[in-house]
Amino acid sequence: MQLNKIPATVVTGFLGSGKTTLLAGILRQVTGKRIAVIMNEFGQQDIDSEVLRGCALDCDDETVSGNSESGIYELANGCICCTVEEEFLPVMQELVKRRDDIDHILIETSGLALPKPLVQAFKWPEIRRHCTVDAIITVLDGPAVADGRYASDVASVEAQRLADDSLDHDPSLQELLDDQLDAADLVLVTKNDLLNADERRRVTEIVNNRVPEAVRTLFVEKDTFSHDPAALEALLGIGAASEDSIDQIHNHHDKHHAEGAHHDHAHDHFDSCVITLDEVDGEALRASLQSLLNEFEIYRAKGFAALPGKPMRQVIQGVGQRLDTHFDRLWAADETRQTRLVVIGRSLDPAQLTERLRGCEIRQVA
Ligand SMILES: Nc1nc2c(ncn2[C@@H]2O[C@H](COP(=O)(O)OP(=O)(O)OP(=O)(O)O)[C@@H](O)[C@H]2O)c(=O)[nH]1
Repeated sequence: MQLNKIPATVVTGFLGSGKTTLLAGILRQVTGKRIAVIMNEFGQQDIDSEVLRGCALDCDDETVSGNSESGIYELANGCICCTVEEEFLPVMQELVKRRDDIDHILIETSGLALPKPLVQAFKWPEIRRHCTVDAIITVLDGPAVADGRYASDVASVEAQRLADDSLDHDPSLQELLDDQLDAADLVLVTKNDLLNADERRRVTEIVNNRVPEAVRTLFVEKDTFSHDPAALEALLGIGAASEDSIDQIHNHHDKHHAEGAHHDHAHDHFDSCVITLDEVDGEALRASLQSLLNEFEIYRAKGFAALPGKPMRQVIQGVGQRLDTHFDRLWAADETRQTRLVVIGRSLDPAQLTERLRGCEIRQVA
């Protein structure tokens, strides 16, 4: 740990891998630390920070430190790696000013962000003087990796292209995974509860092929850290000073630039849309969403549903073809009871998706 510098933990990982769940777990479990949280989403709506705010209400008052009511700063205007100067820097300047009130900074990047440009910002003198990157934690969705959804177990994309021209997964996703893993000081494989021993072995092999031996890999699930406070303490005290070594990481994105190729990174190939509906029939919404997840190239669907007669808000979480729902909090008296979903994927037609989901709305009888 670098004395007198505020440690910042950067949490990166693909869409739906479990970054917000990890942050929520940390905020719930940590005691005696005042934490400022910076969140960045790819979609135009801050679903994650709203989910986290629900959790922050449960946290010790002293844990989440910020100027906003909840202490959570949102960077919503695009992927953090492309808006470092306009979005990230001003928030960091504010946090530096408030440094006497902050013990740790947690940063969740969007699922499509490259961590490198963000970590490089910690080399700028005004940030470097007061903050250091404690660690880059790369979160991997265990079942998705075991399924080979983003990458196979061949280490290099090039070797794989030679071996198999008929890739059934997308090379830009594999490059994103490589770039997020290349930067990792620690790899957390999430959703361990959904993995069997064979799948765990497969994921270990894939990760070991990509990260140096010094980088530890831990398999975790939602409540791992609540059973193990020492592990949580260790998670926030890695002391890697990642900004010192980040320039040495040469990722796919840099390579394409060096080759002079006009190559944008993964988020340029993704669409996101927001769908707003009235109150909906919960079962109908679930069935319609599930069929959309099966039919379209949707990587992520998330948001909130308003169900008639239910005083609580329902959280909708779709990752790949998996759909989960739960109720998180009461609708506030001054809040419009509305259903709001963000969908992220490729070649999406928002009008078509909205039309399909409109059928789930409960028509108000005048
Ligand atoms: N079964 C299981 N589900 C998990 C676990 N961790 C996360 N999830 C679920 O995975 C879904 C996505 O989790 P999030 O934490 O929102 O993922 P994220 O990486 O923040 O997602 P984006 O910010 O949209 O990229 C949610 O439904 C979580 O409840 C886990 O350990 N086990």
